[in-house]
Amino acid sequence: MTSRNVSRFWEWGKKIICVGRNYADHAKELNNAVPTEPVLFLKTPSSYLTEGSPILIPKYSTSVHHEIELGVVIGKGGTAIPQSSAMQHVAGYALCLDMTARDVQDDCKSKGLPWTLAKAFNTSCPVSEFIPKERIPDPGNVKIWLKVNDQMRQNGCTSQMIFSIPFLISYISEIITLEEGDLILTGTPKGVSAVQVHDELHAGIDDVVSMTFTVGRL
Ligand SMILES: O=C(O)/C=C/C(=O)CC(=O)C(=O)O
Ligand SMILES: [Mg+2]
Repeated sequence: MTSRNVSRFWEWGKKIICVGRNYADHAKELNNAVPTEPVLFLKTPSSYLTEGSPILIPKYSTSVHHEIELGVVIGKGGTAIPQSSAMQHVAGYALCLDMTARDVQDDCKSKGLPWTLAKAFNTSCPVSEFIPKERIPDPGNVKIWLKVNDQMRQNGCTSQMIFSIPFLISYISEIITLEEGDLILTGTPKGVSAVQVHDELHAGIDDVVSMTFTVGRL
């Protein structure tokens, strides 16, 4: 069997598990209560997008928002992983965008429907290159930022997360077995807003990674 390299995790077709409302300032900007337990939802492997291809606004939305997030790439699978050993299951990280059709999400919320159309459309998960674990020694204190057409829109720090990465790995793996190549999106800080066709989204973690995506429409 040919061995696969987890640094190209987006080609593996594994799970994308997303955490929502994990920053109090973002929960508040959308008038949501600060959660007492993680809010989880999924994206599909066809959501993945790497630099060089555009984010495509789906036909059914007129308000797709950017959400910059730190992604955690799982290197060793497990079920019911204790918090104390959770970081041993991490291979590395990626800077990610949780592109969200906010108008559709609001409609789903008002009808009590799942968020799949809002969160899991093709190209809704742009990712940076893989960041080996050693390059981020303290993932609980990393500044993540996003500019749209050179204007800073999101500028947060993972220290603001309500639920830490070890807690999330432990919590999620109690419910969903984690596998090598899975990605966990850890939630977005405040500053989300709608993107327009031809916008340029530039995001980074200083001295670690940056990425640029343009916006198009289906
Ligand atoms: O409840 C809402 O109105 C919106 C929630 C989200 O989109 C949650 C996230 O994806 C996030 O906080 O990153
Ligand atoms: Mg999000």
